[in-house]
Amino acid sequence: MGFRCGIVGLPNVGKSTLFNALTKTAAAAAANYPFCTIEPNTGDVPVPDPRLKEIAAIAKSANILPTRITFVDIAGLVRGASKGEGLGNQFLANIREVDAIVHVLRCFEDDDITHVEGRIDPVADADTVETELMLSDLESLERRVVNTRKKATGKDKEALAVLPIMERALEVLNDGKPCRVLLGDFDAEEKRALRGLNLLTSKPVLYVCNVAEEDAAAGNDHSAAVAAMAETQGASTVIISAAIEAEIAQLPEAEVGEYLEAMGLSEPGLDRLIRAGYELLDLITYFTAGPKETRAWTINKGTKAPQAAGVIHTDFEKGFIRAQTIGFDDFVNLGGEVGAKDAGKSRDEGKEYIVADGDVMNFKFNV
Ligand SMILES: Nc1ncnc2c1ncn2[C@@H]1O[C@H](COP(=O)(O)OP(=O)(O)OP(=O)(O)O)[C@@H](O)[C@H]1O
Ligand SMILES: [Mg+2]
Repeated sequence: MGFRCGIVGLPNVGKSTLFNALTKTAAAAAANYPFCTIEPNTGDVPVPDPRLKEIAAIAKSANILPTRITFVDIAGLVRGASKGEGLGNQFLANIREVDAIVHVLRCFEDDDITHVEGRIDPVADADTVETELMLSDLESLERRVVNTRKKATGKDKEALAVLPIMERALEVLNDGKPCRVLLGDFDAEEKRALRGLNLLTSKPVLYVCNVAEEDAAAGNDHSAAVAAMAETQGASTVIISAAIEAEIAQLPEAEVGEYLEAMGLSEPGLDRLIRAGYELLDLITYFTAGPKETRAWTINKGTKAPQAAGVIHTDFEKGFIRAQTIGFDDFVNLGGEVGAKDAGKSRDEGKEYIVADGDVMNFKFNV
């Protein structure tokens, strides 16, 4: 499967710089000219999770394996993209293929770096990009709804089910709003139907304020304006300096701590970004732990034990019997599996158990 965050934004705002730092490769060319990126670049990024070390120390594991999410570096989007301007439609198609959007906004002043609109105004930039996504959704929906209405008149079951969702989405878009505003009102079934329409503006979004090095710790007026805008949408914001992250990516591990301290940072901005992306995708982590390895596994929130086991191996799901489960805090506070068992904190969970974030699990199955 794989969970994918697409890095989106206007040209030359720092998307590839950020992506390169994320993947610690120079594979995606970062350069000071618009449209430097044409093909989307994809990178699997380990999700930093301090709990792994704690569990591994107790379980005396030889190895630690973090879970991963995928970031996709998408080319810059400009005004008119929905009408094929710039490298328009191709990029919209790339965005269609991701599960969530990381929207990078230029919040740094630098006369040497070209801004396609010739001024620094991240809130207006966000609006430019969002407008193109809304126009693209509107166009695609208006095209599809004609057929769906026809089918619904003919009492086609599928069409009857999806038509009200389409009409609501059209209403919202015509009102100048992204489809994600509907998610708050929709029940699980309706949300699934909306996702099924694969619209660009129904994908969850996270704003990244790319600030100058000196603003990385506290942000600036631009990032404050973005945060205020994001709040009205119920979206989160991460303040990051892609320039700093690019430098950290080049440093030997031993020097990172000192560099961060000099910059007034307690951890790399990327770690915050990756975690925020993980949350945006509505993902949680469970762990397996043994002498060989402590490993993190990714599941969607609400996943039941057999399906969670299926992430490790399909046999685990098919032959699922039960899951010996210890909460993370119990595992750590009681000194691991044996201590947790003695304290009665090791639970035998069955097929209906909904896995909680941080569960340390041991699946019993037969094949
Ligand atoms: N926080 C920052 N401070 C100063 N310069 C930055 C910062 N972030 C990025 N830059 C510079 O901005 C320029 C554009 O960066 P980058 O190539 O990553 O943009 P992009 O969004 O990927 O552009 P495109 O859409 O054209 O692919 C580069 O010269 C990069 O070094
Ligand atoms: Mg780029």
